[in-house]
Amino acid sequence: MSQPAKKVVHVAVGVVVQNQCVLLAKRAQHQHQGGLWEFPGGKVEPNESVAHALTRELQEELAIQVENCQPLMEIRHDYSDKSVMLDVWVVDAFTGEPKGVEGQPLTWASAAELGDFDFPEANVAIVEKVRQLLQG
Ligand SMILES: Nc1nc2c([nH]c(=O)n2[C@@H]2O[C@H](COP(=O)(O)OP(=O)(O)OP(=O)(O)O)[C@@H](O)[C@H]2O)c(=O)[nH]1
Ligand SMILES: [Mg+2]
Repeated sequence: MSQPAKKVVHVAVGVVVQNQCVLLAKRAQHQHQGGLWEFPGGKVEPNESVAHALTRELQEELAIQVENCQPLMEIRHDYSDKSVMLDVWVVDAFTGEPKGVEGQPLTWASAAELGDFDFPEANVAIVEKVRQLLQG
């Protein structure tokens, strides 16, 4: 018997770059993939553009205002409990000082430091691309 089609969660993900470092946030234990580090972002709402979702989520989670962003890559990943489509954008200009509005720890990581963090499985290809971006 065929399984019912799984709903794919569309996520706007921000690779926020400054001084050759990228901003990482730690997911709370109770969240999906809790305790792991992520690139800040969140779900795209119906009829919302990805750029708008990214801007809204980074305002909500980090209290920063995106001034410039461009698409980097798209990653489709099936977790055992959930399928996601990560729409990853580079944010290379913003105003405000990032803070963990929801109490989440934040850190800036250089290309050399990226290997020190545990990320969700879907992030492996993103981390590799970000490493190249920071080194370039
Ligand atoms: N923001 C973000 N989400 C990611 C990353 N990698 C990854 O697999 N995800 C997954 O993408 C989904 C969307 O994350 P989210 O931040 O909007 O949502 P959430 O379910 O944690 O909380 P929410 O419903 O309160 O927004 C989660 O299932 C999360 O595990 C990442 O680097 N950044
Ligand atoms: Mg989020």
